[in-house]
Amino acid sequence: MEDYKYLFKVVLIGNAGVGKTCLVRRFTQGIFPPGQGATIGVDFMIKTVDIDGLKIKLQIWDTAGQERFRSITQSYYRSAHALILVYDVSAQPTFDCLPVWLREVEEYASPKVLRVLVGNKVDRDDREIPPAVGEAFSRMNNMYFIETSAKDCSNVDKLFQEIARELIQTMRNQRQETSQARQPGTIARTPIPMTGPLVNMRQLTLMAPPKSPGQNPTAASLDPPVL
Ligand SMILES: Nc1nc2c(ncn2[C@@H]2O[C@H](COP(=O)(O)OP(=O)(O)OP(=O)(O)O)[C@@H](O)[C@H]2O)c(=O)[nH]1
Repeated sequence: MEDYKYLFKVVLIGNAGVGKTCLVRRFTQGIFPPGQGATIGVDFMIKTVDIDGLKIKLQIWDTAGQERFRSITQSYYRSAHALILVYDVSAQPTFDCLPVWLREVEEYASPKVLRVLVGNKVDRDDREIPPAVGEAFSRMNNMYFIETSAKDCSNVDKLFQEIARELIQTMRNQRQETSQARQPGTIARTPIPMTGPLVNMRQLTLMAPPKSPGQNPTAASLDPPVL
């Protein structure tokens, strides 16, 4: 049996053609596939990563961006620990659709899911969405934010590793809360189910995240992407 400490489910969503499949394949297989065809329905890949000596298995679900698959793909939101919402920094319409995607997330995903906004294709020289615009959107919607390129590898490993790191931290916080609730003299609270999504959302910005007392250091450890 494969040895791992945690298994986390990560689901990628976003318009057709923004590069979801390429991000997954870059991360899991280290390639940028030539002539990548559109995803039909849902596909998934697995990669085990080492985070500070812990083996973490990431089950990564790549969903089709095309509207006609929407009812299939929505059914995968519910069990996600993290949702990655991808747009293409060189295609304004993919950014304009983000509110529609977020409404779906509100409707179908757990309110505790870790939500990450990704601006992909930063290698292109015809950018239409400045980093600050993506960042402002993520701030307004309480999401992490990072820019990537599946083509030249920028920030791809970092995206998935930091998601794993954040999910581990949330798992630890959850365990701590549960054990504190069991201490004599404390009021027991209903524990959050271990199988469900686990994360309180925090903000990652392109700039250094604001430091406030008690802020989780793992959130701050996501450095700004190099643009
Ligand atoms: N320049 C550049 N092109 C990219 C990048 N990522 C993906 N592409 C290209 O964008 C196109 C679409 O990529 P996919 O990964 O299939 O997009 P998708 O979001 O999975 O699309 P659907 O499966 O239809 O939802 C392909 O032609 C890729 O080669 C990137 O980082 N940079």
